[in-house]
Amino acid sequence: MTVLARVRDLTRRYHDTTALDGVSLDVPAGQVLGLLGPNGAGKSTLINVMTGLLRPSAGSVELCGGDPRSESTRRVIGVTPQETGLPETWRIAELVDFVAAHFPDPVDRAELLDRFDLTPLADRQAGGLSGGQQRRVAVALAFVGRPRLVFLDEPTTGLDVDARRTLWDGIRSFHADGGAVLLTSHYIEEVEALADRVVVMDQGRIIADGSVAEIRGQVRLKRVTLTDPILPPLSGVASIERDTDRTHLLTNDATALVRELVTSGASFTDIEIESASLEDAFLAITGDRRTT
Ligand SMILES: Nc1ncnc2c1ncn2[C@@H]1O[C@H](COP(=O)(O)OP(=O)(O)OP(=O)(O)O)[C@@H](O)[C@H]1O
Repeated sequence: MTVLARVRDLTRRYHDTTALDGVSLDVPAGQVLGLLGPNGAGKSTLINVMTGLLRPSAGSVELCGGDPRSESTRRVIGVTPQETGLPETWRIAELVDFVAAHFPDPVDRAELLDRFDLTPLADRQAGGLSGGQQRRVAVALAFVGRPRLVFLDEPTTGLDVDARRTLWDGIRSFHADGGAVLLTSHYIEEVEALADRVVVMDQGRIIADGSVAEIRGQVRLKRVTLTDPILPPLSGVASIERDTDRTHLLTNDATALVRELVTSGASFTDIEIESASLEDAFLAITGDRRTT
């Protein structure tokens, strides 16, 4: 297995805040790794240190066998930080050509624009595009240099559903060609849709690392959904959520919960039992730590 990014015992402090606290992580070639965690967990700091934008307080980062700050390393990675500013008067085609000029074997401009559904915007000035359109351009630019590894910090924040799906398709086609991606997201369904592996961070540390299925399995939550329930007090319910006409009970033991519902004479219709989503699992993992 070729390791593209090797992070060892990484610590980063801002004055008295420890944003990263001894993080170690390998990103192999060809993997899409989704980084999840609540606000302030350290995700952006990790990306910024890994891509050489910030210096670590302690620990080390190796990208494609080199220093993230060296020019030769920067040619084989692509980065879209959380905040990007495009030069307002530049046309999108000019921007792509400008970025392409920094790489030895860039993607053909028409191919890149097509892959990210940006062809209709090619002659538009960046400053005249909507926030979502600018975001799509900023993400597409990370792929211009045929990188081996791309870092995307919340790539689809602010995008509507169609634009998000178009971006996902672009990321998937890069992955299908063997590219590796490390992405952060607040959209759990984005990580479920794209990632081979999920790393969950909280308070500057990695608290879970596995496949989507493994992260779900780590908490073994089941979601029991009922219509119109009148519920007595129940043991073994981790949380209760209500939407317009359904009530969702999260539990580690669905069999015991259903038995309890039936024997207690609770009133309900239309019961459904399913595995918890990654979001449920993620909340359970971070929540558990907070209460210990
Ligand atoms: N420039 C800075 N100066 C001081 N503290 C900072 C700075 N940047 C980040 N922090 C702190 O470091 C911690 C980690 O922040 P970071 O932005 O890496 O988290 P995050 O997981 O990316 O959050 P979000 O999901 O909100 O983007 C937070 O406590 C944050 O307040």
